[in-house]
Amino acid sequence: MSLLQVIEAGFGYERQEIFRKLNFQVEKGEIFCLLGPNGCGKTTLLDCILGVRQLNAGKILLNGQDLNTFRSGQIARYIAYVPQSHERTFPYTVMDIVKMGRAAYTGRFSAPSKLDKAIAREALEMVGLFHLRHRPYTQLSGGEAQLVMVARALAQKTPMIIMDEPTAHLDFKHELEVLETIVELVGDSQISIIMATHFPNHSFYFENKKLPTRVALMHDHNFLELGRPSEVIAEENMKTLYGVNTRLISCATGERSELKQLVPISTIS
Ligand SMILES: Nc1ncnc2c1ncn2[C@@H]1O[C@H](COP(=O)(O)OP(=O)(O)OP(=O)(O)O)[C@@H](O)[C@H]1O
Repeated sequence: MSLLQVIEAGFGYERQEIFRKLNFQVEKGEIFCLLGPNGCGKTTLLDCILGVRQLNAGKILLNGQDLNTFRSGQIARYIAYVPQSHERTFPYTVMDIVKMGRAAYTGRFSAPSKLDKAIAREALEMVGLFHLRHRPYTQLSGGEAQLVMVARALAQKTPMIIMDEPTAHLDFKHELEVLETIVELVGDSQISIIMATHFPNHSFYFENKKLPTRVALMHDHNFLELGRPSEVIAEENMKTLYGVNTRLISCATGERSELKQLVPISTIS
């Protein structure tokens, strides 16, 4: 049984249809990348999977159970969420924010146990920010704050993590660190990741690490294609999806290891 099954799913806002008759599933230990231009509906689809928005048609099964039958808060035991951006209104410490990932188990107003604290500590260590644990979250840079969101999701200890453009604010090194953390998680713990991203090369990175990776190209209210990165991230598809001319190149990263990369050349007017 797949961890997540999306069946004939449709959603629209009052004046705009976003997607219709979407079908896909996500397996345990798989990375599922969602690619598509601004406004095509990636965040909306993620919101439907998180139970934040209700489908207009079709259904979503989480661990075989219809998402509509989950009690409030129960989804948080299966899916953790790393948002695109996070309002930083209150000066909670970094450690407090990460401990909030444990709320699915402790209840929102109960004190975290010793185990919860240890899990939060381990999550912060994994993203390399343990040294910032006492800092107010409001004082972090955009990139540091994003990594804290990743740590909070890790602390939630769910079989699936949904990430909405997790590297959006990150510098060159931190971007790679998030990708490495994902590789570690999927490889060691068999966590499943659904990730909306604007970077087709991220999926090549995961494929190069030999992780089960699939990419869905969101276009025209459905998927233009769904498959392995090397099958789907093709120059012709990038023209249709983004209106951009690209070249696919490949560079050696070691003996018998090649990393494919998509290079943008020009926009199509
Ligand atoms: N609450 C809302 N009410 C009405 N329309 C909305 C709402 N939220 C988003 N939209 C519209 O739905 C469309 C899809 O938005 P969504 O945020 O899902 O796209 P996206 O693919 O995640 O975009 P981006 O890559 O820019 O983050 C957009 O046209 C957006 O303006």
